[in-house]
Amino acid sequence: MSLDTKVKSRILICLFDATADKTLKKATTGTDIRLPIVGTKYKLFGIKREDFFSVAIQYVLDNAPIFCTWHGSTPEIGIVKPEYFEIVTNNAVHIKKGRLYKLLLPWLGEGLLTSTGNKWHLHRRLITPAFHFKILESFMDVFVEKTQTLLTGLDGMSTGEPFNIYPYITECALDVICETAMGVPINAMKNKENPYVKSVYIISELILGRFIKPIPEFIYKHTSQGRLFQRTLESLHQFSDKVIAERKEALRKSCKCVLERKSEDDIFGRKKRLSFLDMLLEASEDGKIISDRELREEVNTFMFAGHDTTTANICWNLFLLGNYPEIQELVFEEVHSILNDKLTPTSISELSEMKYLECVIKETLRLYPSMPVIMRQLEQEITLGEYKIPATANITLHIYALHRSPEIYPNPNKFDPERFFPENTQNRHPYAYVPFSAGARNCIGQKFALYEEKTILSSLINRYKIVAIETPEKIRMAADLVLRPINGTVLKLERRVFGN
Ligand code: HEM
Repeated sequence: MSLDTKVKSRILICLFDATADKTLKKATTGTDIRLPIVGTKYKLFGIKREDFFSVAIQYVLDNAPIFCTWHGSTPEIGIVKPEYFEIVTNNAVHIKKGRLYKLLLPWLGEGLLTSTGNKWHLHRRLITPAFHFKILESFMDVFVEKTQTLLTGLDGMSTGEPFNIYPYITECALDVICETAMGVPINAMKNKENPYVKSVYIISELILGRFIKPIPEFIYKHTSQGRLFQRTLESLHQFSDKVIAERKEALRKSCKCVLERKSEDDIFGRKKRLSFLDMLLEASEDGKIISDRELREEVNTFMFAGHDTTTANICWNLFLLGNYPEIQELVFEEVHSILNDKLTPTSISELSEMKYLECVIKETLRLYPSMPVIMRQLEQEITLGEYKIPATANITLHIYALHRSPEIYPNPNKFDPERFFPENTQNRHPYAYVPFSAGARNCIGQKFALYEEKTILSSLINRYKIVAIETPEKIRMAADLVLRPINGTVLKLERRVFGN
């Protein structure tokens, strides 16, 4: 049978036709029975939260590289193969996000992460310059200042006793993103009771709760959780609206200052650094191009996409380095030779010299990608291998499982930063490593994340010896909004003897 005939015979266009449906299931998921309303998702019912990720990932690995599950009557095609990732992500048509993102809509609205079509195209074009190298360079002093505050807090914990570092890194990442995205210092590290920070925690936790236990909206809004969600949402929106109004006013005044030939260095009472919001305000042309509501959506999107992902990755790095002391020593030697007796790096050129640390970060993102799964809603029929996938399907891109494919990464569970030495990456498929996704909808903040993470990690390694308590074999993970360790990142820190 020619491939073409095979494609036609397994035609997934007819997914709603019972015969073709059976063919698909046989070909892809064996004997899963599909029930009305729940589809095949009943297989996940009753699994405890702490076991959910490992059960789901085993299912994905067993059925790779392509399989079909059903969310109600909607087919969800799971893929775990670089060639399939390329077909889906390297296609300007398939930019619409899948069903998973719906729960984020009340908070993020149609910001860059969740929007589609013309709106996404316009906003991506307007926001891209805000991630220019020069702008990121101007954020370096924020990264350094927040890292120094973090170290001050951690010095008190470097007693050799185990503690969970996750909340410390979360607060630091929140401080970084608030100041760079909104231009507002919220001092999460110093003021643990900050209402905005608390609201971000609460809303993330509530959204997560709904990911795990889907409750229809008309019921949820009458529950105590639903009411808390609504109150928290209002307070987050009020905060963002207030910041936007204040920055607008400041921008208006600063224009006057420039007209009056006051120093540009003094804009907003500090050095020339502009936040993402300031840049968007300039691009918005007084609401003609971007409305206030859209500004809020983008600010909230940065807050969400820019702190949880980096926190998780920094903590996974610390966890792995704490498990592999010889790799940690190599990082320390590199960092120490670049910084000499300095506490933290202070320039992007120093960060760029940290080549081995970069391989460590990349390998950590391979093993523990902050977003282990992403989803697209197809806009047109596509062909993946021998299957035709109908335009009605959702595609689930299993980044975590892809990164652990033994045929791409021999001994895939081993932490080995050398996999990312230039000579070892040459023959790898370009879509075999996609922690930031790929194609037009890749992560706009990836360079920002790398600079922030290198600043924080190099400073921590420079100051402390890290010992992890849990091991990669035993650690339990949850793919909440991001992939995180269920019991936090429990470490021991010992101050290094030299300098500082
Ligand atoms: C280690 C850190 C990070 C990781 C692993 C990561 C990963 C990703 C991934 C996988 C996507 C694609 C999502 C999808 O297709 O549904 C994405 C999109 C996005 N990320 Fe990141 N991200 C990180 C840090 C950041 C930071 C620091 C920011 C902002 C400062 C950011 C802002 C965004 C935005 C706005 C999008 C949507 C882009 C678009 O659709 O045009 N991310 N990120």
